[in-house]
Amino acid sequence: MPTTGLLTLRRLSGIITESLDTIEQVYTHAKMPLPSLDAPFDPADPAEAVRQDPVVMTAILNIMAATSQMSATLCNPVAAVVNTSMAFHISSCLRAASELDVADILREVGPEGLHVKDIAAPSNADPGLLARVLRLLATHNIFREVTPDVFANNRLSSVLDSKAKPPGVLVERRGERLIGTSGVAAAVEFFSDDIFKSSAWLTDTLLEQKDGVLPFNKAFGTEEPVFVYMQREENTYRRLRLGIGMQGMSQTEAPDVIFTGFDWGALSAGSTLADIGGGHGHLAMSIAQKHPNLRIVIQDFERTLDGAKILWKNSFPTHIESGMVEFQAHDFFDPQPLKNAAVFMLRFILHDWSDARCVDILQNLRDAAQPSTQLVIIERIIPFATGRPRRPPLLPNWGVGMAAFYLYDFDVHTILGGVERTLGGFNNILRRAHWKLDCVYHCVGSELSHIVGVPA
Ligand SMILES: C[S@@+](CC[C@H](N)C(=O)[O-])C[C@H]1O[C@@H](n2cnc3c(N)ncnc32)[C@H](O)[C@@H]1O
Repeated sequence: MPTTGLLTLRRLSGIITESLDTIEQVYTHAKMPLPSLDAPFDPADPAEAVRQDPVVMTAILNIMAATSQMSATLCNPVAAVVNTSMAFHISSCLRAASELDVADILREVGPEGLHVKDIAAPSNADPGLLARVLRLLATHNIFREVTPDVFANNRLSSVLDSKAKPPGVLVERRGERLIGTSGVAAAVEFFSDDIFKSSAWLTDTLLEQKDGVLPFNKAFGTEEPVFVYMQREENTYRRLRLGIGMQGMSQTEAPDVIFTGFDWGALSAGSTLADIGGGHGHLAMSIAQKHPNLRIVIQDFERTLDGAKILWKNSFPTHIESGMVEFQAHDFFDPQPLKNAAVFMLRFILHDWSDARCVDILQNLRDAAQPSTQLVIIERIIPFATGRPRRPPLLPNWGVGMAAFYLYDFDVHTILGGVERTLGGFNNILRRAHWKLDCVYHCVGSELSHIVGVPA
């Protein structure tokens, strides 16, 4: 007679087998092989699109949740918790590998790999230490140690490859190394540098609460809010990295996911889409490339807009030449100057701020809105970790399968005092700023939802 613990493990094992069967059926039907962990990731490979099939995505979530629950049940609990307390070394090593451009260097050599002495040479890094960095990462399936001290890219490590410039250029002109890249390395370096350093102070600020003092302020020895600090001349590289990193975060999702929610095509020709706190305006650019008759206004701080101008000049110059995009320096806590917007779009803005500050932002937009203006908020809607599991005995929120929701919650807390919200949380701030929640699109293939508001 199996014990309850074993019964649970058997049920988890059943979920894994059933989910694998589902994945196999979908790939077989599509006549595509499942991409290998040993080969570099190629977003253009049609087999990658199969992973976006909702049936496959659910099966993957089931497997991620079930395998981590199995490990947690079976492993030495003391070792598991102690190891987790050292997980920050993975972030440190990831940043080191990214900043030393290891994935770019390994691109050319293919599956044979390269000895760590040659990987370390362009940056003059200590090969012995770099081997230990890469070995820790390889142990977590990022890079592959082919033979002792010889490393190759694999599916996970290859996403750090800028694919933009040869490695020599990356080392010699560090200030420019992220320009023109997919932004994934920029995102990884922002998280494992700015956010990681801030996060180390979480407990200190919990134990000794002071108004306006966030983990970020302790870590960087400044009283300024992060976005003010980022505008300083000496923080040009950090600011550029954040802007490019925001673009990189889009790579965690299917390329066309922005078109699976709000219907941008329903806006009439010549309508103005205002990207509020738009950063480099990469998302507005994707929308305008598909709907070039839309007029785009990107609002952000002047210095952040410098990065936007580089991106648009390089990637979509015709919209600049035709005067269909405007880069407007504007602080969203000031009255909104744009009175004719069809849409105010806010992506990754409200989660940066407290409820009171969000109400100020939304009220400024409401004061400038026409009766027909729509508000499109693009963010994660955070699920509670309780409730009835969709697949018992899995955790109700799919555990590690949904980890990003709870990780980003701490990103925004540690540097900004922000918070990821439930749908009720969004409804509350909208109501207080005299907007009415009109509808919500949960985009297929995306963790982000489009929350649409109209003037109340
Ligand atoms: C998390 S980023 C999101 C950028 C962009 N919406 C995206 O999704 O990639 C937040 C943006 O808000 C901008 N921002 C912060 N405070 C602002 C303010 N008071 N007025 C205008 N923009 C601001 C930052 O410069 C940054 O570009």
